[in-house]
Amino acid sequence: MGATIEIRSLTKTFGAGDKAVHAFGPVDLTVEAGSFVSLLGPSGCGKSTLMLMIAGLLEPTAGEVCFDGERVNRPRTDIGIMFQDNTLVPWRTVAGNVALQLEMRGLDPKAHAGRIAELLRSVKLEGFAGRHPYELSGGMQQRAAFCQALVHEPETLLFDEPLGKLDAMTRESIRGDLQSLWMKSRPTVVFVTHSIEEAVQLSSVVCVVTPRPGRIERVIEIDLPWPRDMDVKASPAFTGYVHDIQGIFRDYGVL
Ligand SMILES: Nc1ncnc2c1ncn2[C@@H]1O[C@H](COP(=O)(O)OP(=O)(O)OP(=O)(O)O)[C@@H](O)[C@H]1O
Repeated sequence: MGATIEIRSLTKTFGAGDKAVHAFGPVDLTVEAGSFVSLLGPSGCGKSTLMLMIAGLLEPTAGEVCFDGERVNRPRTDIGIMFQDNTLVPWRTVAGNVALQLEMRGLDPKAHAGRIAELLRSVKLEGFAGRHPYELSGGMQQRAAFCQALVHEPETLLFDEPLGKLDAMTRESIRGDLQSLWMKSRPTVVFVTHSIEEAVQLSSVVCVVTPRPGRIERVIEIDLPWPRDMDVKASPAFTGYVHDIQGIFRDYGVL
């Protein structure tokens, strides 16, 4: 089970004086251990800024983030991160890229070869372990990045639009992988997306972020059965959530 993440009065302003951009906050939010929380908001509302602050990669202007009560004040290496643009290096094979995440943390990839193979198998890349990123499609590259984010068995995962650039079919298939993984080991997941349907399908909680400066105005618990398969997605309750959230964005003037 993952960590509880507490976000308190968190605010970020870039620059100062006339050029200051108030990007985000103030925001208070508790992400319960083992929950899957999506941040849904219009472009530029500060979602990526929030993710960087949670990861300890960007210093807040005010407020704080705590993992199980411990304040974040440096980059956290115990979490898994995945962005829209993957971080695969071109000179390493797929398996080598996944292993790199272990090496960077001082772990011996040989001791974890079984886990690397199992992860690649789980996303149907077992035949591509020895290939280089340029030999893979965009979807396959994101699947490899997914393995990178998971290989050190992080209990907390931060996903910033990881499926944003993928075609609809690949996206649906990786959503399934992500959901199975979450159901199996219950990490704490914070997931940024622009897709209302994706947020409702994957999340225990959807946070609606206002246009910049982003504030979390609505925290919606998604009370639908797991797994959220095609039948659940076709249910009136699922459609009801999507419709209600669309209404919120229409009121913001962004839909
Ligand atoms: N390093 C920076 N310096 C100055 N301004 C920045 C910086 N990073 C982000 N911003 C500004 O902060 C605001 C929020 O940006 P952010 O990338 O967090 O939004 P977002 O919600 O993730 O957007 P998108 O959904 O389009 O990815 C934007 O107005 C952006 O221009």
